[in-house]
Amino acid sequence: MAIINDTTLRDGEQAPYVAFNTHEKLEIAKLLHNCGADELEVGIPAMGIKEQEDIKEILNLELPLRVMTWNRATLQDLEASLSCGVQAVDLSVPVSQTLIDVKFGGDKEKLFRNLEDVVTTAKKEGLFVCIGGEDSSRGDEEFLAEIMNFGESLGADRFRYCDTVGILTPHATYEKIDYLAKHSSLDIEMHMHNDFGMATANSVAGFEAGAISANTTVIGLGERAGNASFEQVLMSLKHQFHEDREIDPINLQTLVQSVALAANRQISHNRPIVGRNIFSHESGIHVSGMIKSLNAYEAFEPEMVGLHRFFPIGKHSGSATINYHLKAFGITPVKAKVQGLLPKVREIVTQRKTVLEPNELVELYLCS
Ligand SMILES: CC(=O)SCCNC(=O)CCNC(=O)[C@H](O)C(C)(C)COP(=O)(O)OP(=O)(O)OC[C@H]1O[C@@H](n2cnc3c(N)ncnc32)[C@H](O)[C@@H]1OP(=O)(O)O
Ligand SMILES: O=C(O)CCC(=O)C(=O)O
Repeated sequence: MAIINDTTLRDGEQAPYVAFNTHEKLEIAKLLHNCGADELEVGIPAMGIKEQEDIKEILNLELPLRVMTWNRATLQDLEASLSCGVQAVDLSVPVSQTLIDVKFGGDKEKLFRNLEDVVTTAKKEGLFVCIGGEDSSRGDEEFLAEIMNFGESLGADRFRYCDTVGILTPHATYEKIDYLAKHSSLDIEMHMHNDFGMATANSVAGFEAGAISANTTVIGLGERAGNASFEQVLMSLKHQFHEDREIDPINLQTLVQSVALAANRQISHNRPIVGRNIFSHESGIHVSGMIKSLNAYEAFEPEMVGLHRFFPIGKHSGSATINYHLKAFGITPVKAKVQGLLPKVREIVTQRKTVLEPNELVELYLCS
């Protein structure tokens, strides 16, 4: 089974204009556990006392999963994490020339020295260590493999491959992860950003190429356009990779709504997995098919994610939709009358830009 390491409480909260309070963080952590997250990245202890107190409260929940903190690869940041009592850390280093220049004045040796110091210390403390390869996708693969092998020799447990500025395509992701998986035996975690809308697809491509884990955030919250979405990766693992995962639809809806509320974000109606209209079939041909077989135009059932199916009466409806709604009112539709109704429905809906309610349809039918 792949590992979902959810970072809603770290990278998710880094989304612009988002700030969670302690109560919200605790609720989100519990709901993520209920919804099947395997690991949680819950914050950045270097941010100070309040962040550290929140992390301790999350640890006090004693959720049966790995709780991790994010750190720059410095002893100071690691010290802050140790003071929280976490058992797992992500220790981040810039790995592209661009960010090595920005952060270390171009000094690659500093990267190796920092890693040696922090990984060795963290392992002495008995921690699970993930090396965060910031900006991996703009880094050179041979250099990345060298860092991974160096990290592994120090006892690191995982390497986080970061598409920090979200530039990869799924095919490029596959090729890069495939290369690294063949040149290092360190486990790989995907950390994909959504600047071109490919974060989830790239995470999935990473799994296909041999990554064992992916960072996610609920509703794809995160820096700029966000991260791979928790609910999309979760459903992909269950339905596309056929993993044996229990998904509780009520908890999933509660999680998504809670994060949206805490982040002050709207969930778009067509958002994959959780958008309220993703099971609303308006096109006549689709409804005609759905009435014959519920498999016709759905990838999975709405109940699996706590949503409902609708056949709205709109501009693209056909007679199957009209018949469906009239029958629900006990009316036996007359074919010619229904055909005559369709242009009227289109005209009304186009003019007022709202679909017809079933009772409005009945009234129109009876008056026609
Ligand atoms: C790609 C990512 O998402 S990385 C995670 C980014 N997340 C955040 O920044 C959110 C939380 N951040 C914060 O609260 C603050 O930035 C803090 C507490 C971490 C640091 O605050 P400050 O000490 O005031 O530093 P400031 O934010 O201005 O700059 C960051 C410093 O860290 C350095 N740095 C950045 N990454 C690394 C790294 N991986 N290893 C070592 N140093 C690093 C920068 O070069 C800069 O150093 P400088 O001050 O010598 O120029
Ligand atoms: O280095 C890491 O662990 C993750 C950093 C990050 O959030 C990113 O590169 O987008």
